[in-house]
Amino acid sequence: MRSVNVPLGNRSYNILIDRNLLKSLGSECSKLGLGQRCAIISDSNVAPKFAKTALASLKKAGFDPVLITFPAGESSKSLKSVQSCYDQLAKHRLERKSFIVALGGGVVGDLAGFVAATYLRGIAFVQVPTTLLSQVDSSVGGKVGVNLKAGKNLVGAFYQPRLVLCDLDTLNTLPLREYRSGLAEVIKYGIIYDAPMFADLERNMPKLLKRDINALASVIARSCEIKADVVGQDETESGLRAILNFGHTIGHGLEAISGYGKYLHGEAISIGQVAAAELSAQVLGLPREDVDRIRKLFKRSGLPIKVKLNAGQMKRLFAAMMLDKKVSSGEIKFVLAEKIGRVAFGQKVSMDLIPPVLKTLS
Ligand SMILES: NC(=O)c1ccc[n+]([C@@H]2O[C@H](COP(=O)([O-])OP(=O)(O)OC[C@H]3O[C@@H](n4cnc5c(N)ncnc54)[C@H](O)[C@@H]3O)[C@@H](O)[C@H]2O)c1
Ligand SMILES: O=C(O)C(=O)C[C@@H](O)[C@H](O)[C@H](O)COP(=O)(O)O
Ligand SMILES: [Zn+2]
Repeated sequence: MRSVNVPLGNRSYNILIDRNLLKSLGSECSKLGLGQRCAIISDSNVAPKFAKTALASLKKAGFDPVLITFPAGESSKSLKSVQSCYDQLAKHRLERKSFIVALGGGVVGDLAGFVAATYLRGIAFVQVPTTLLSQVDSSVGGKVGVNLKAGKNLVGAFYQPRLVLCDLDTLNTLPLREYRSGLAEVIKYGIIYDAPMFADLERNMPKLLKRDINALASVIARSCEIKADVVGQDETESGLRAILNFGHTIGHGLEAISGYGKYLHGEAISIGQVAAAELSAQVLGLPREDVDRIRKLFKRSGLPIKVKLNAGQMKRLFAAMMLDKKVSSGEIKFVLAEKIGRVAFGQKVSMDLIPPVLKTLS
């Protein structure tokens, strides 16, 4: 078993990474000093696959779990779903010492985490991520929340889980498109923090695409180490944490203007990161060779790197980008790369540069 600690003083927690871990959910939760009553929050794809094992494990360890599900998909990451979860938690009489288990991908984790952060003014929660994206990124670091029509993640909180349990075996049933989506966040870590990791990904992409278990375990652990290191230094994004947002200003904008239906998160930020790389070349002199390596790695992962927007869509994209949380005094602050492995945050960029940059992706 691999274990990564997220260092946040008395709110520190571990990320456990191994095969066949779901069976240990109950025994791991027993170590946390939580109440007996708990709710698994999951979605309509994940619950039929994994809820039975999770419920049995919790019961065996003496917990009293109930299961709450909602329809799978990004459109469920909404205030409407939050309300429905609150109603069901009240119906099942969860108490202050009760806890929530988020069983699923990033949509489940972000939504269930927000519900945990706010129900009874906050009850404990445990993340059990079942997608690659959620194992390498969304289950770690405590950003929880939901979307508004106007923009991604506009309502939320910073609220840390008590434990993250990544069962590698759950990834076996993940559809290929979803798996690739997770690779976009993995590649991000190489670009923002770890040039040798980026080079390893270039070498090992064929193995990763075959879901080779050793390659996967290493990549998940390294991604979690990087995220834990960044979050440990800047939990609430007063500065450094913004680097985790590389490629997200344009990526989130694309998700919002397409009504959260066209692109998966990883697909949108694949395009966003290629655009950010092109922008970095112009603003920070990111070497052309690095831009090309970035483009090529996303492409080899099977992720989209092209986008074509008409004038109306470009206008809507700009409006969505202005709702980015990195906007300050009406100006978007970008995360840009100086070279692979090193980025700078808080970069002012003239909006005039965006349409020509997106043109290079058409
Ligand atoms: N909080 C954060 O720090 C953070 C970081 C990155 C992304 N996010 C958010 O995460 C969300 C994307 O997460 P995601 O990519 O996990 O999407 P998701 O939760 O929608 O899961 C993807 C799809 O796979 C299904 N699924 C999940 N696990 C499965 C499994 N093991 N087998 C078969 N099917 C399975 C789901 O039902 C869903 O249909 C976005 O909303 C994004 O904004 C949050
Ligand atoms: O954890 C972070 O910080 C991130 O930015 C991780 C991102 O991959 C993730 O998509 C996050 O949800 C974006 O947050 P937001 O603050 O830009 O909404
Ligand atoms: Zn992301």
